[in-house]
Amino acid sequence: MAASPISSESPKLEGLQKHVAFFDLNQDGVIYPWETFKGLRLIGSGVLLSTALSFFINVGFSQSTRPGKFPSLLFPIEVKNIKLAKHRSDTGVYDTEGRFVPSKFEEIFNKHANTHPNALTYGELKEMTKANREPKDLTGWIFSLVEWKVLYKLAKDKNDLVQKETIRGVYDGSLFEILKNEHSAYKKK
Ligand code: HEM
Ligand SMILES: [Ca+2]
Repeated sequence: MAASPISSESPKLEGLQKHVAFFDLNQDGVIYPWETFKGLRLIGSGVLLSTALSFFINVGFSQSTRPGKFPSLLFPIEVKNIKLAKHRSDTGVYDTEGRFVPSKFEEIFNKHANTHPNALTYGELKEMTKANREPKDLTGWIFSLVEWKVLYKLAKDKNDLVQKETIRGVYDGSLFEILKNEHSAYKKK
């Protein structure tokens, strides 16, 4: 039987692997910077932001996902090892094994959704990243800030809120398929 392809729908993938599977465009288990770039373009990110992010993500995460391997200037990210790219100053919704932790997900809204119970405003998102900031962790905090700011830019609703269901879709990877479909429908108009 042929090996089953890696995709965000595969039940065998843990949460964080599902988060990144969308960007492995040819589904060979490795994400190169040009795949990150193309994936970002597909979900509606502009050329400049996609260029900056693909550099930032692949340079930042490549080596930690390739333990024991010689660094590669092609900056590949290995999907199966993505949990090793976890940084500090995050929400803790992915545990150290990259699994989704429902109670931590709920905690985001219990602690920070002060204006709407099921959504976050820009100010609340910023406040959350500040609250999650750990001492002496500039790098992790910057990664978190960028993750949440980009999410806001690409996925806020018409009232400038990031809905709880949108955030759930970040963690299980389904948001990227939705954004891709929305973006291709928008382009056809
Ligand atoms: C538009 C695209 C993307 C957005 C909006 C995004 C956003 C996010 C958000 C909001 C989190 C949760 C952070 C937290 O729980 O505090 C996250 C986690 C993460 N993302 Fe992304 N992401 C994107 C693409 C990618 C790509 C392409 C990769 C790598 C190939 C990646 C790797 C990670 C990793 C490793 C984490 C875990 C961080 C941790 O828990 O320490 N993301 N991302
Ligand atoms: Ca690939």
